[in-house]
Amino acid sequence: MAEKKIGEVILEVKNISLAFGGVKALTDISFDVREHEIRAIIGPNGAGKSSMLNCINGVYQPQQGAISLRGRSFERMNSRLRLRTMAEMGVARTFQNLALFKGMSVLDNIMTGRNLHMKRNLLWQALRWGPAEREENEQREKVERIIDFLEIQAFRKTPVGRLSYGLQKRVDLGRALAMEPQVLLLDEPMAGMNVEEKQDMCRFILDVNDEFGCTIVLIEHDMGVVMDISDRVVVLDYGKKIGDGTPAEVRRNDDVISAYLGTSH
Ligand SMILES: Nc1ncnc2c1ncn2[C@@H]1O[C@H](COP(=O)(O)OP(=O)(O)OP(=O)(O)O)[C@@H](O)[C@H]1O
Repeated sequence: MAEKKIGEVILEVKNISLAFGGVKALTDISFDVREHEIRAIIGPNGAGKSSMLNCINGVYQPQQGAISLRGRSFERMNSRLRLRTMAEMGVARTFQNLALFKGMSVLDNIMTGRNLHMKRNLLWQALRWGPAEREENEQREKVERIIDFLEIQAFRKTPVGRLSYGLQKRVDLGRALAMEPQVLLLDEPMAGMNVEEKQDMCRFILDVNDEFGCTIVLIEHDMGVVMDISDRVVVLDYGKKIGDGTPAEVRRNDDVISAYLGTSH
């Protein structure tokens, strides 16, 4: 296999602190993400992983620190503008508690990820006429390619609510891919899956990274599954960074070992 090319820093997290009332969710967290790498953020329950992802994504505004994407910082923007700018700059995410439309088909759910790329307004789309029809056909072709890539052709017309949890997670990944992201944020992509489903998801994450060229930031509390696929790993515990490095470096970090031995994971 050709050696992977890791590029320049694309995302920078600098001295982030976030508190909810008296609860310190994150304290002075800094790390960076390089183009084309798979960067995992791991840690036991309550370590601050989701809070960190929500800061990166623009959902939460940290009280201190700054996050920049390709050198652009977001702290002066209100949350709506921040979320929109992030999406326009190619950041997409999946959700731990799936945010899919259960009654809609796999195809239509993945189509929702194309909205940002649709030029015609809703009226044109509703009429499905002329340029709007052409555009919808083009968008559908892109979605069909994602469906093929994720090997879910057999379920394209199936309402998502009828699929197994593992397949629903795959559809959620498809919806995020439909946004043509440069940076893909994955929120516990393997949570609730059996061993076989986890292996499939690992393979898809590696392929997305390789074939779509996406930079991937993923959070997970199961240390084992991410170690094999990540280029570098940040470890959080009680809102603090206790480790940062390659999987091999993190594995022999004493603080990381004791944080994990001290929990049920
Ligand atoms: N919206 C919120 N309001 C109040 N406290 C919160 C909120 N979100 C998170 N917290 C607290 O912040 C801390 C970090 O939580 P967070 O969900 O980020 O951790 P996590 O590592 O993602 O945990 P898990 O693996 O269980 O999902 C916890 O003490 C949590 O109770």
